[in-house]
Amino acid sequence: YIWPSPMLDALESARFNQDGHNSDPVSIFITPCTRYLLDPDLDSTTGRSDIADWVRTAYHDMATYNITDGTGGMDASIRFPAENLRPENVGDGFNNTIEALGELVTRYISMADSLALGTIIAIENCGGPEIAFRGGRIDAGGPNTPGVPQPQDDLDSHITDFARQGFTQTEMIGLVACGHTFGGVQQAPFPNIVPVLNDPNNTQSVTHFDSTSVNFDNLIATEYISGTTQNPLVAGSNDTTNSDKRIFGSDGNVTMKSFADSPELFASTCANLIARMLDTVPKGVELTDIITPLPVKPYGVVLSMSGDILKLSGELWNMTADAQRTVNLLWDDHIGGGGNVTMPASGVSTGAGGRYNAAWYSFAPLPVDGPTFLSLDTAAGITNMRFVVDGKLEDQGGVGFAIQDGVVFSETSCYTSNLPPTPEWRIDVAVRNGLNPTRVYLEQIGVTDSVGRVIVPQTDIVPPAQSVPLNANYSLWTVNVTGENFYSIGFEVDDITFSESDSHSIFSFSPCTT
Ligand code: HEM
Repeated sequence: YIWPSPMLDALESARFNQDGHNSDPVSIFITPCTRYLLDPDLDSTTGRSDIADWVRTAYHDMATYNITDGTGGMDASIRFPAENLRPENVGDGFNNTIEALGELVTRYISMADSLALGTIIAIENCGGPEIAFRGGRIDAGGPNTPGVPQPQDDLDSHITDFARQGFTQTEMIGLVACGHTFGGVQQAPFPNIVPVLNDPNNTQSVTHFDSTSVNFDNLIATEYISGTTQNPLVAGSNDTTNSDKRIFGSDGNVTMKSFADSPELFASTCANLIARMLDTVPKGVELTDIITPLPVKPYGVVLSMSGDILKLSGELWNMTADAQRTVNLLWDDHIGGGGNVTMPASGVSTGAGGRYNAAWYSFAPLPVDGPTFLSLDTAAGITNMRFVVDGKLEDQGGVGFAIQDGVVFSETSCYTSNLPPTPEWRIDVAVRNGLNPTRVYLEQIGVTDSVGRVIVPQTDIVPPAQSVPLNANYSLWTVNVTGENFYSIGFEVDDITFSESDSHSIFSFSPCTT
């Protein structure tokens, strides 16, 4: 895609920028892979793990899918108590997952996309293959029809359930084996399947599916084929709940034998099946193309007006394992000129279990060296950016990285009262003379609807009756607000809408003097 695209930018960052500089807020929950949200120890002694909860949650969210009428699928309907309190969804892993992966949710990333990302991150970071990720899932407005298979169901009903979800019998064997390479069966919700263990290193008495419950590997298959498996859904004392045994053996062990013989085949089969599981969405939902990283990408670009100066800050992500590159930012302005600065290195990050590395460069000197922004002349402004990385021009095939300086936050914004809970404050917006935006408005950040979906309520900023000059090139539009909310500035010009990446709250404002 051509930058900027706020949604693809956000999905791409969450997907490829997991550890290190500017990293996503959730990989901490699975680093190391033994980690469990509710256990203060890094290496959990509960027998539980977040990675197992996340993968199981995605399957249970998807498992309501009905290929005939296109209902159900990955839409985060599992978050509704009416769905996750059903017998087919016994256990607290779903709520744990929603709590942890909810941290990724923004106006651009739905809970359902976050559940998909969580599954991918868990598998990729804990020994599994790279998995194709598409975004664009839409969160359901209510619970779906029941549809998750249970251990006491017979083989025919499992085959029928997976067919309804869009998977053949062979694919069912694969998908169950891929899921059950992580985690196990807990005693509390399944007292008839597994015993109390009295093990200080497994305080929740989880009998694991294979001997490496936080590693993605084919031991689920090798231990099954060699007859040494402790999998409680294979070797359980009550054959009625030995669903893995019935499923794995349903083709005469052909599929499980092939997985036991080849870790590579197991990994590549799982990469395909898990991607398909995650891409099973309700009819009408259109997913994006597979998200791949741009070689270079601006990040956190912010423009603001400070008196007669237009401040520009931001960073560049450069996909490389070499953090020692020479990187320059070149820009074009409104008056046929531009500028060129050398960008200081600002950090490194990795994603997808170390498969993708990035070095970061700042638009401006780092805090220790001076200001964190570039000062631009307001008449010249900025229209477009290009980058030169070790002598190679990066300009998206000639179009450059377009940037909008038409409507920007003004640092004259201030408060008249900071008394909670209803402080009164004023947001000042600088509008470039001659731009003539159709609309300028506030977008309230951090708001959800009655069923937890992110919404962005807008408040129009009324154009001033008479132009109020802020400086030689910008005029002031102002709006009074009350309360402790966060707002971004949005605007429309020539039917195109823009939203700034920054947001503002009274907490960073000074008292008004005018
Ligand atoms: C017939 C199909 C299936 C049955 C009957 C089944 C049954 C179970 C049961 C009873 C548990 C124990 C849950 C707990 O104690 O919290 C479990 C755990 C798990 N299942 Fe399945 N499962 C099936 C398919 C799948 C699939 C297709 C996946 C994913 C691709 C999956 C992923 C998991 C994971 C990761 C766990 C471990 C959870 C943890 O340790 O917290 N399962 N499954």
